[in-house]
Amino acid sequence: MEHTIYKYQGTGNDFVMIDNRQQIFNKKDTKHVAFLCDRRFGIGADGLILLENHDSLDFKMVYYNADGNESSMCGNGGRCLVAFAKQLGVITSKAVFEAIDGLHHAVIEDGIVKLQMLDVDTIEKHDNHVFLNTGSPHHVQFEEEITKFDIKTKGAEIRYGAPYNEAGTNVNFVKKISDTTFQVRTYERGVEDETLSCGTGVTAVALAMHTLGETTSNLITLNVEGGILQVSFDVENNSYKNVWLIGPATYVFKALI
Ligand SMILES: N[C@@H](CCC[C@H](N)C(=O)O)C(=O)O
Repeated sequence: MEHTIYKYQGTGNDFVMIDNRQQIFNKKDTKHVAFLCDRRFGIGADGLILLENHDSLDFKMVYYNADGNESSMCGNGGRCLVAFAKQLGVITSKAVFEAIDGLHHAVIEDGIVKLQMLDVDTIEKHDNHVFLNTGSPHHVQFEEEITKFDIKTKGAEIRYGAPYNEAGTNVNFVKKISDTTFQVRTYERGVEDETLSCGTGVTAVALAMHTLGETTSNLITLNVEGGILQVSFDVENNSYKNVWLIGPATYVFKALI
């Protein structure tokens, strides 16, 4: 069956978007999702997102990784979906929607989408890394030589290694630039490669850096390969609340496939 697909990107994390309010998309066809995301045989994307109706909220988000499997929360995808909902006329400037990790509030203004992320109250500090869940699981570790580091090889070793094993994790390598700015490169589970940006990843990095005392600011700038994102948050009783991921979400093209 033919679909109208829309392509969006958020700091280079790119997505195929489909308006599935009429339930036209076969959600069980993993191979078709992987084909649409394939950069040589399909459209090419880090993930595919369905916009669906919701009984009481503005819409529902269903997210698949490029490997075709439905996965946990995608922060950049959520921001792009808000821009897509605006393009479809589903929302104007504010949204409340449901994703796999719960309810999200969002605001869109001049192409910048602010997306409220999950509250985080558990952050594991290990000898050489931090692990936390910001809607998706994230391993965070420092890497001074971040520019020439082999993210794909080193990221895959951590993603498939103990304690994560097959279920895996996303892996973020971080370099401190200043008290409020960090450079991040991310290996993404389900893409099984480096992506140019990861929204739940930079959120994890911002909270990890604050927890480790690398910053005292509650507004962090994250330089990623595809641009710049910001994360703001409040800290209450060792818990991170009112966490917002902020950055551009851009329409690329529309096609019939
Ligand atoms: N690109 C995403 C993260 C998507 C989910 C991830 N690949 C996983 O399966 O855990 C983001 O922007 O957060």
